[in-house]
This record gives sequence, structure tokens and C-alpha cells, in this order.
Amino acid sequence: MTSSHLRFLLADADPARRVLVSRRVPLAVSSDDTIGQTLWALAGWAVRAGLSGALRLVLRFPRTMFAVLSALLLVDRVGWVLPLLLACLLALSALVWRLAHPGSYRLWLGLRLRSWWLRWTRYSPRWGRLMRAHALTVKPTEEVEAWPRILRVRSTGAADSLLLRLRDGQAPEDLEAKVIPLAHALGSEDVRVRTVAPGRLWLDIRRRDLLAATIPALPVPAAPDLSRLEIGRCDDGSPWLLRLLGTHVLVAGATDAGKGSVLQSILRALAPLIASGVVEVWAIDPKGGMELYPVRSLFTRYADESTKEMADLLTDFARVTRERSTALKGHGRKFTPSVATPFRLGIVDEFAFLSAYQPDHTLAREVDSAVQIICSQGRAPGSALLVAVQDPSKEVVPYRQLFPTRIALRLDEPTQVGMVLGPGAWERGARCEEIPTWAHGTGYVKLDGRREPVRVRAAYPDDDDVAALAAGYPAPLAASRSLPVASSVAATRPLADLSSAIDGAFTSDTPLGDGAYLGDDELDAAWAEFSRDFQRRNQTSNSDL
Ligand SMILES: Nc1ncnc2c1ncn2[C@@H]1O[C@H](COP(=O)(O)OP(=O)(O)OP(=O)(O)O)[C@@H](O)[C@H]1O
Repeated sequence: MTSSHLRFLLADADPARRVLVSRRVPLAVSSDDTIGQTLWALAGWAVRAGLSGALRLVLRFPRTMFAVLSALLLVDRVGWVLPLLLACLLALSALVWRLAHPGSYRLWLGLRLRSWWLRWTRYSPRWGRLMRAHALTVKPTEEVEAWPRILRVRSTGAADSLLLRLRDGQAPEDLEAKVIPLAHALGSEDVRVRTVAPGRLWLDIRRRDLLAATIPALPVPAAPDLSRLEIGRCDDGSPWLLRLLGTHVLVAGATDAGKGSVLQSILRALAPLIASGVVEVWAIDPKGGMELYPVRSLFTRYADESTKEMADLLTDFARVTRERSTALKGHGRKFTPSVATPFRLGIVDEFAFLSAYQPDHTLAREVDSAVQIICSQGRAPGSALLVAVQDPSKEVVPYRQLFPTRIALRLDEPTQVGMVLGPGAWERGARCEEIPTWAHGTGYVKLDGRREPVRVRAAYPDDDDVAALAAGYPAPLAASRSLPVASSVAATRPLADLSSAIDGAFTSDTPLGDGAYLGDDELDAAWAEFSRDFQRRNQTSNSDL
């Protein structure tokens, strides 16, 4: 029997070239060869394949191979008993560690073991088949088929992440297009692609949703950082940090999406700075105070009734922004918030009431021009605008691009995702229309240095948290009405002194509520007095201006 007979026994023979070609055994055998020559060629191929396979294993998995080879060597030298005892001892120590210090065990050993185990049992064995089934392979040559290579597996318990190296001819978009079938194949609710470097990306496979449960109100920070305010959690469990300094924020979400919790969490994260006078908040609640009235004591100015009053507040905010801008001219471009030059945050809940849905077109134009002034000129002089909308369309917010930071909560349609987070965000996984109605406060954001949107959930300060915040951190100016302490004095004190002064002010006979809230006329008068006083006090020490 010659190899021409063999040819028909082995798959993928190529009769036209009269050679034996198989995808697994790329061996050319002429039909004139004898059986002996064919077997010899096959044996030579087997030895070469075995050696190169072993070398590849050692190079690709050096730690695992080192451990396996060491174990085999030990068994060879001393027999089975001692290595078995050693393995039992190690397992027992790990168990004791786990019981005694679960946190450190998990961090240093548990998760590493889990990642290693998953690589070898769950992902590596089926990876080639999975890639082929999802058409994620490339063929650099006729015989060779390649797919994204798993470089590392990391598991946090809630998610498995696979670091992949793309093959020539592949792009992150190829995997992004397959995330839904991949999620089904891997038994995950959500699979996402995260590019880290050219040709390298993480495939995040969610195993457990860390954002499924309501996140209780976060503790009020001792020293808030305006560049990193913690307002919730990202879906990998890390804190969701929001930058307010040098940006403007647009929060878009359908009705009941939980925009209120984003606003309340921001106020909570800012509270000590508000109470010390380093941050001033001017707030507008066109829904008659449904969201912001309970925390009105935190606001330097607040309006929730007449549209005129609200439009005036915004116009004033634009005016003070421009005035500060003029005053700061020539004093450097970096704004440093201080009691003398506080950072100003303007909040407008449900902005559409003031603009698109506003029947008085003159007022609507005033509002539009105020917003555009604040957004275009506010960054340098320390003014930021935080606007919440239900409908992010061009008709409602024609100048969306003036808001560098955008948060998309649950939305009605996929097209709205692009309106908020920019083109391609939906394709990269920001499926805001799929956020369940019960997952209030959940949404997607773009974070610095990340191409793909990140799923986040805002913490939820309940009514008691809101009431406690309003009582504990009133703005100096708002507090001054019921405070025996002059607001200007309070505002120049360190925070600790200020808090005790304020605590003392809100006794049972000076209830928080209307007593802590100033009407506009009173506020204007108080503001003028406050400013005069400040200028007098700080004219020598104000190094920021
Ligand atoms: N982060 C959150 N976690 C859990 N529940 C929340 C969260 N945010 C809001 N909720 C709940 O969801 C409901 C709707 O919240 P909210 O009023 O903030 O929505 P909204 O987007 O402002 O709606 P609308 O635009 O209609 O006022 C409320 O009952 C609130 O208790």
C-alpha cells in the first residue's frame, strides 16, 4: 500500500496536488512514497510538533509550566508521598488564611487562583471553537487559522476579564459587533470590549451585577476634591468619580430614570465645601421644588416658582461669571476655589421647562443666551453648570456640545444615546434603552482615557439622608438669616468652626425650613452686604485675585 492509499484515509487530502494536506498535519507526501517513507515523515513531524508545542507552552505559560515541571521533578526524585503531603499542607494553610483573613486571602491568593483556574478550565479549552463560531478568526495563509490570543485572565468574582491580543487584520470593532452572541455563548448578561493599547483589549464578561442593588447614600467626604467627587459606583465596583472643576455636566434620563439621585449625590459630595463657602450653589427646580426644595438650605440662590424668577437667576449667574472673568483677567488661567472666590455651581433640574417648553419666547431666549455664556466662559472663572433633561434632543438642548461631561441614564430610544454620549457610544455598549425601569440611577458615562462608555449607578440618598444633609451643611449665606453668627465671619472660619456655628444655629426654636431659606430680595441684600464685607476682609489676604 502506498501513500496514495493513505491519502484517502486522512482528511483534507488535496488530490489535485497529489499531496497529503491536513489542517492539523500540514505534511506533504508524494504518492510515489512508500509506506515506510510516509510513516517516517509522520514520525518526524510528530517529534517536531511535540517539541515546538512544549517550547510554546513554556514560553506562553512560564509560571504554570515551571510549577508542573518542578512537581514532576520532585515526584521523580522523592516519590509521591512527600509532594502529596506538601500539597495538603499548602491547601490547609490556604484554608486557614481564608478563614482568618478573608479579605487579604481574596486579594492575594483567592482571585489569582480563581483567574488561573478559569483560564485553564473555562476559557482556554473552548476559545478556538468560540472564535470560529463567531467568525472571529483570520487566515494569514491558506493552511493557518488564527484568532485573538488570550494573554491573561483576571477574575474579580463579579466579572471575568480576558486580555486579548488581536491578530493582524482584526480591529476592536470586530469583537464589539459580536458582544451579544458572545454574551449568550459565555452565559453572561453582558460582555464588553475595552481597548487598552493598539492591538490589545480586555473582554469584560459580567458574572454578577454589582449595580443591581440600590447603593445607599455615600458618606459625606471630609475633604471633597472638585475634580473627583464620588457619587456612585462603576460596574466593576470602583467608585464613580465625577469632575466638576473646569467642566459642565449634562444629565439625561427619561422620566423616573433617577436624575434626582445624581443631583443629590453631587450635593452630598460637595456639602462640606458648600458649608465652608468654598462652593456656592445656585439652583433652579422648574418642577416646583419636587427635587431640590428639601435641600434649599445648601443653596446660595434658589428658585422654583415663577419662570421669570428662574430665568433671572440664570441671567445673574451668567453675569457674575462674566464679572469674575473680567476680574481675573491677567491673574493666570488656573482657577483656585476659595472662600473669597468660591467655585459656583448652577443646577437646573428639567431644563426643557425653561427653554424648549417655554411659551414665553423672550424668556426662553434669555435662558438660552445665559446658558451659552456660562458654558462657554465659565470654566476659567470657576463656574459650572449642571443641567438635567428628560429629552436630550437638539430641540431641547441645541448646545449639547458645550457640556463636556455627559451622563446618560435610562433613555427611551437608542438614537438618544448618541445624542448624549456621542457617535458610536451605543455600538460600544451604552445600551441606555435596555436599562431596566427598576434600576433607577443607572446609566453610562465616558471616563477620561476610556474609549468605551462605562456603566455606573448613582448612590441613592433617601429622604432622611437629604434632610440630614440640609440640616448639617447649610450654605453660609442661606444660614445667615437664622444664624446669630454673621455669615461673613462664618464663611472665613475653618470648616470645623463653621460646622459648630451652624449646628448651634439650627436649634429647635430656629427650625430648618423656611427659616434657612432666603427670598430673592432678602438674598440680594444679604449678598451685597456679604460681598462688601468679604471685600473688606480679604482685600489684603486675597492672593487668588
Ligand atoms: N440611584 C437610585 N437608586 C435607587 N432608587 C432611586 C435612585 N434614584 C432614584 N431612585 C428612585 O427612583 C424614583 C425616580 O427618581 P427621580 O425622581 O430622581 O427620577 P427623575 O429621573 O428625576 O424623574 P423625573 O424626570 O420624572 O422627575 C424615585 O422614586 C426614587 O426613589
